[in-house]
Amino acid sequence: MGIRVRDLALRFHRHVIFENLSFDIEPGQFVALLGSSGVGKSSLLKIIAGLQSPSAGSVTATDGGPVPGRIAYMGQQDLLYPWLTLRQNVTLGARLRGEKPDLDWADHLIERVGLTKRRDALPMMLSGGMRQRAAIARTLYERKQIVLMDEPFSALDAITRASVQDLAAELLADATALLITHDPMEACRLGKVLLVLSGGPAKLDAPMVIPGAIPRHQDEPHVVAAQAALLRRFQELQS
Ligand SMILES: Nc1ncnc2c1ncn2[C@@H]1O[C@H](COP(=O)(O)OP(=O)(O)OP(=O)(O)O)[C@@H](O)[C@H]1O
Repeated sequence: MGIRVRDLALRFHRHVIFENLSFDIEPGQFVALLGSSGVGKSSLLKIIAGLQSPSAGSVTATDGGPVPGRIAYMGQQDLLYPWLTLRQNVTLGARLRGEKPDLDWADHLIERVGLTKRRDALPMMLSGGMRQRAAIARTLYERKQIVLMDEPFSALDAITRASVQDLAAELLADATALLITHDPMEACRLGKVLLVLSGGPAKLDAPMVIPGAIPRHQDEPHVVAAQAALLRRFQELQS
């Protein structure tokens, strides 16, 4: 199941963040969304998630169904419940739905994000990067067809970041994923398609398609070339 965005607009009084924004995300595609701070990326993601209303336009699934309810969303704030342990936070969705949590799956994910020793810790006992990894595990726990993530790896050190990126690429291989990032390398390692949002009102560049299976190695020629193209584009936008 993919996502179809049509003629989306977001305005705050006379401040137009974007308008006439239309694009498709194909089923099973991993898309990275980039753009300068304040351009409207998080707002766009929240609108797609159904957490914010657009001023105009529509978001539908390519199978004609609604998007909300079929997505996992990870915002910039980890939103871990302070009174629940890490493991209880990872399985929160199941608890909220009144289902029995799949503890084997939760423990597997907690192990893959390197937090087994912290499984029973409360969020206040975790570092910022650990909390972010817990939020990633909670997002992946859901096994949804559409996954929306807003800078999910921003608080991680380089080595942890690469390993959690690989985990996300592996577990989201069949999902439709939209990931906001400020990191060109991350976008080029994970994105099948890169979307750059720029300007005010913001517009999308023509999508940049990167060949090759993900996660790509940072030394792959496609990655190096795409990263250079992105940096050139960002320099253009600054000048
Ligand atoms: N409730 C609001 N009222 C007025 N303006 C708002 C409101 N919410 C967001 N904005 C404005 O909308 C614009 C887009 O914000 P958004 O958070 O989507 O940007 P972003 O590209 O995700 O930024 P960043 O990369 O820094 O997270 C910003 O200029 C912001 O000030």
